[in-house]
Amino acid sequence: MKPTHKLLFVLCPMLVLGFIYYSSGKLHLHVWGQKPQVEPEISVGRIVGSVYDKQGFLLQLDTKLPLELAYKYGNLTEGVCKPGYAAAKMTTIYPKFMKPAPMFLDRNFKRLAKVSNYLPPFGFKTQERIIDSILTATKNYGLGEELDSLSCKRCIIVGNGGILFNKSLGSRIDEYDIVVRLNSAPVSGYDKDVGTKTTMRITYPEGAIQIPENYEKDSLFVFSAFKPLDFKWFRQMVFKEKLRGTEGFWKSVAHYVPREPAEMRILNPYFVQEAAFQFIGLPFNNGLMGKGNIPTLGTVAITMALHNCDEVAVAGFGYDMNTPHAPMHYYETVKMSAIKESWTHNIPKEKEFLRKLVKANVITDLTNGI
Ligand SMILES: CC(=O)N[C@H]1[C@H]([C@H](O)[C@H](O)CO)O[C@](OP(=O)(O)OC[C@H]2O[C@@H](n3ccc(N)nc3=O)[C@H](O)[C@@H]2O)(C(=O)O)C[C@@H]1O
Ligand SMILES: CC(=O)N[C@@H]1[C@@H](O)[C@H](O[C@@H]2O[C@H](CO)[C@H](O)[C@H](O)[C@H]2O)[C@@H](CO)O[C@H]1O
Repeated sequence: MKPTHKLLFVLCPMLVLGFIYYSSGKLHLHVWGQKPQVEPEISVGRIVGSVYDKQGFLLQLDTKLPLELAYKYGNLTEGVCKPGYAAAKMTTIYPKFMKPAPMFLDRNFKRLAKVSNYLPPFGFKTQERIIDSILTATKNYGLGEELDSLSCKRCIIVGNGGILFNKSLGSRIDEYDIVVRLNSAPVSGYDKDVGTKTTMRITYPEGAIQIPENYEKDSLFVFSAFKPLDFKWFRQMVFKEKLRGTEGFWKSVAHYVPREPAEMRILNPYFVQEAAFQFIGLPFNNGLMGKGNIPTLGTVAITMALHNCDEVAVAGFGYDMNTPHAPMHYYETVKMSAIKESWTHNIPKEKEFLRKLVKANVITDLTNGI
């Protein structure tokens, strides 16, 4: 072969590959139906960066399904659970989304690289031994056989917002496979509005129900840790030990949790980390809990559901600063304005994130408060 032929032989495939690479970038933008926008101050990447915001979410959100998802889900009957739907929609608006992240810590928790180097609430560093001993007692690390084996899971996160009151959504909430409740939100006496089913209740020492009789039967007690002391408290609850000293808590805490160890779980702290730093964009503060860098528990629960449920709905969400005198919760008279005192949360920024999920139909908001 002549040297010029050799050169052509090498150059041609390179040109073809170059062309494919270039046009696939173009094609990608067309498939999502986006017109590239020039937003230099919020651009993050080189080619596609200009259509994403600082957090990495698509700037132009709409409810339309991209072509390949329309093909996958378009023919399913209305109301049938769509496998992988929430994660697929999330990926279209937030391409960095990586689905695998277990709900709860299990015996292999030390292999969870993203959380092993952060202190609570963003990880479990320094708490490995106590977690090991707790997990030895709980022995169960999933939702239970029946729910774990479902091929498609529809989840609802019931927030504690006053907006739930008198909406008669109880029976709709009960239709979900997994009903997540938070802190000490009551069920009994409020069934008409909030339903009767509780798959799990996620909470921390100061948020947990304090009257043992108020715990519903057949639900998982899911512990979310915010500080090292919380792990000590949880170990005492799991082992049914007498609570020694309540110093260090910011409010009175439960002394007894009427659940068997097999019904207790530790929430993967990755959801606090991801919600705070990736999704909402709260201050990193060297990876430590600080002013305004804690997502509310409801947003942590939604983050967990995006990774572990096929469809995600919410109800009872919304801090509305325009109605400061409206009740903050569906079960008590504390006013909405009380949330302004919070130094841990950034409600406006968190709302911005939740709005993106609702706008793009990643989650369905039954009470339209987001
Ligand atoms: C004074 C205070 O710290 N209040 C916090 C209380 C308090 O700790 C517990 O009730 C226990 O006493 O807990 C919080 O949350 P709380 O227990 O009120 O509510 C659970 C979740 O529902 C969503 N929510 C609630 C009310 C409302 N009007 N709109 C909403 O969207 C939120 O996502 C919320 O997380 C918490 O842990 O996040 C958030 C609150 O900021
Ligand atoms: C280190 C510590 O205990 N800090 C407390 C915060 O956790 C607590 O915030 C509260 O922290 C909770 C977790 O422990 C929840 O995130 C809750 O939404 C949030 O309001 C505030 C309440 O005013 O008091 C501080 O002393």
